[in-house]
Amino acid sequence: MAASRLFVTRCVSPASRLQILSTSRPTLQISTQPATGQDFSLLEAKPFESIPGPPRNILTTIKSTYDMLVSGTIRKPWVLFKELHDEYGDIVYSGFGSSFESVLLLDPKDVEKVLRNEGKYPRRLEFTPWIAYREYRGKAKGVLLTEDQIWKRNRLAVSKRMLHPKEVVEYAPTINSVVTDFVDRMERKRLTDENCVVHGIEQDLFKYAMDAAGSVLLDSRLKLLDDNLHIEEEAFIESVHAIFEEFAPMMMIPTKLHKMLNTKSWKRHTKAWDTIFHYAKKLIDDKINRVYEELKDDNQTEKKADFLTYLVQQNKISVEEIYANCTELLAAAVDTTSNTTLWCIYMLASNPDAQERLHQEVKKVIPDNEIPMPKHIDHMPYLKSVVKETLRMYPPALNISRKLDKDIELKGYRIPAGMAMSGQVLMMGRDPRYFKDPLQFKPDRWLRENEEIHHPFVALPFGFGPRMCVGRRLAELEMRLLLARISKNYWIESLKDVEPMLTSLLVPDKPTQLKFTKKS
Ligand code: HEM
Repeated sequence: MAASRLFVTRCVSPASRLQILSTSRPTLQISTQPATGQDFSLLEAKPFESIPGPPRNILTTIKSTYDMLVSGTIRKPWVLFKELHDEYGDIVYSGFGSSFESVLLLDPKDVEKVLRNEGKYPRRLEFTPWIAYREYRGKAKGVLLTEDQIWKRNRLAVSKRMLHPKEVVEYAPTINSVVTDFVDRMERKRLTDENCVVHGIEQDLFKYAMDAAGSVLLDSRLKLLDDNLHIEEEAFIESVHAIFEEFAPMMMIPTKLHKMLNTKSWKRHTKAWDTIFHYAKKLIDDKINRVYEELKDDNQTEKKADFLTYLVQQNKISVEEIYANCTELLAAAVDTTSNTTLWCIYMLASNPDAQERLHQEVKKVIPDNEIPMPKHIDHMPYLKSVVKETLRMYPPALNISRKLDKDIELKGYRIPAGMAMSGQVLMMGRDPRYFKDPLQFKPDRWLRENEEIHHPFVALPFGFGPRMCVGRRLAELEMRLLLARISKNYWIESLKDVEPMLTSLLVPDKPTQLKFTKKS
């Protein structure tokens, strides 16, 4: 199966790979004070410089950056991560490129320790290229890119309507209307192909995720899944791909240099963000005008404010921040949810037993004449496990990073405040020490009655704590409603294997060929 090949791909020999990994000396000052007065493990910890890892010097950093960009390893970095952890263990210092200086963590206990010490205002490794764009165009930042108290203010403003389970289930009827459009389009396409393959399902899933997010965030059904041309929306989707594709290469070389030299990546990334902001502004302005019209209308019946109206009424963030947040949420919603849904469909197609089991659950819980709703999904543990298992094998974000404001001890080493630490989400998910048969798709492993025990920090596809993905509940609802509907009506087969590839998110390396047969 495709997944089983993930860790055996080798672009270059192990020996040359290790040369590539030589990195520069960290520039951070090591504090001599432990974070808490009585933290003896920290007092006794070995210095940061002794953390295992490839040699650290500037020449080898330059060489490793160059090799990564040229050899294509940047699209399959797990090959490198595996070799690093095999060679140096569960904690490794790595310094790919200028911005990737980080301590890689493969032990969930260490990940837990970091996340439990993240404090009130958790910080990630900065998304420097995206921040540079905002500064370049003088635009505000939203919850994705802000820090400290400003982040908290933005986060509080957006999270109530996004994360509270009771609030999110109210979006189900709207999302279901997008599911109907998706399935109708799939059926039209399926019937026109002699093998019942739905070509371009990837693009349709992007449209699904965008339409669903647009209807929730901006109260606008974009109707992207009809047969009309949607030039502006397609440009938006292309631009979202572009910002993710350019992200990793831009993190390898200082963004300032990209900007100064006006590199191809800088130009593409800037143009893409311009398109994203321009389109989102149009939608937001349209909605804000409607809000004002409604406020003027005395005959309006009392109805619950939608997400954007709620943001405006709350008055906790500025208008510029409303634009920034809605744009970030819309951009963050498209590729993450659509790719995960695609991997779910692909894994079901490649694992008929799991697919049949899901179908049985759907049949048992959802009456013939009803469409899947949250009340059904509450009784569908297998469906939830299918999504969870897919995210174990194909998490869109390969790792979650944190920078702490105090020193911390991990595995007997002192990590200075401000140093990025990355919990290796993908690598932990595929480590045989933490998961039995890790390369097999086994949704059962997540069921309560199963005896397989997992460390609570070994699978964090949405991150953790106060900085966890703010779109998590919405994404889960979108994926579950669509998968339940497909499983109710179709049997899926995959006619072509695909492999994962990194564009900043984990995506298939080529178009899928998925055959859908209608169930009688
Ligand atoms: C399968 C779908 C998705 C996955 C796997 C995912 C994953 C993640 C991860 C790993 C983070 C970092 C969390 C951390 O550092 O602890 C994150 C942050 C974020 N996500 Fe998602 N995401 C998904 C869908 C969405 C959707 C649908 C939206 C918007 C509606 C969204 C908006 C955001 C935002 C705004 C942040 C930054 C939150 C903050 O910094 O406070 N995501 N996501």
